[in-house]
Amino acid sequence: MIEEKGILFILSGPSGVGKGTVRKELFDRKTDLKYSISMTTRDIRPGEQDGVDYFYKSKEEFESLIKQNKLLEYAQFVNNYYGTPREYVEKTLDEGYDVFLEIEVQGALQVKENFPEGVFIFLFPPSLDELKNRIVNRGTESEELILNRLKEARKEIELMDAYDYVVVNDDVDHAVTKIQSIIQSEHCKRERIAMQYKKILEDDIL
Ligand SMILES: Nc1nc2c(ncn2[C@@H]2O[C@H](COP(=O)(O)OP(=O)(O)O)[C@@H](O)[C@H]2O)c(=O)[nH]1
Ligand SMILES: Nc1ncnc2c1ncn2[C@@H]1O[C@H](COP(=O)(O)OP(=O)(O)O)[C@@H](O)[C@H]1O
Repeated sequence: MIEEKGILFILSGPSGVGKGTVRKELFDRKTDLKYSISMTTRDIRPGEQDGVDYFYKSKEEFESLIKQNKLLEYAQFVNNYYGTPREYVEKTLDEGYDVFLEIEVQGALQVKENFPEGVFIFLFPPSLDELKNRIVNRGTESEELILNRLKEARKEIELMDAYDYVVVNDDVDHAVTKIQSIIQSEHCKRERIAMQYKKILEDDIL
């Protein structure tokens, strides 16, 4: 029998491009995907819940998780750690569910080293000007940080070749629909592999 493992999907892209917004809309639509809740050392924001938005950890707790190799990947972002719990991802994939990560670019590249078979989706801004507008309008960053983010974004965009798909986030609905199509098409690819395997078995019997 062919092993029915789930597929790991990774949504990444520069800060402010809309990863969080697109991910929320994707999960608001009906989906069988399992979202991997990240660990972070950043402060909890009003309206957020521990174990729903993130698992909130102290710096010491997070560093201990790193030492124990409990994270599939981690990165420092604006003076805080963010990381993906290894056990949840591996267990959920083994149970046959698809797992969805929404993480920044450095982390995505680490996942690629461990899970080259993952499906890597790069969320792309309609333009750098629009990226700047989104970061400014979000209102969470100072002028200096915004400039840093934009410099980072240029570097991150150069890493786009490591990804399987690019989705332009011009409109949230369109972007989410494209991501749903990617998910479907990856399942069709897998279906083909399963069929080929079955055919080989039949040939053997004959
Ligand atoms: N590497 C990595 N990045 C993460 C993880 N979880 C969230 N992020 C990214 O961390 C960045 C900051 O997230 P957050 O503090 O929620 O702020 P916001 O998304 O910018 O409002 C975003 O780019 C997230 O995609 C994770 O587990 N690993
Ligand atoms: N397609 C879009 N069109 C216009 N604004 C968007 C779109 N997607 C996201 N935004 C806005 O851009 C800002 C950054 O989005 P966010 O999801 O926080 O980005 P990220 O998680 O990539 O840092 C937010 O204010 C969000 O409402």
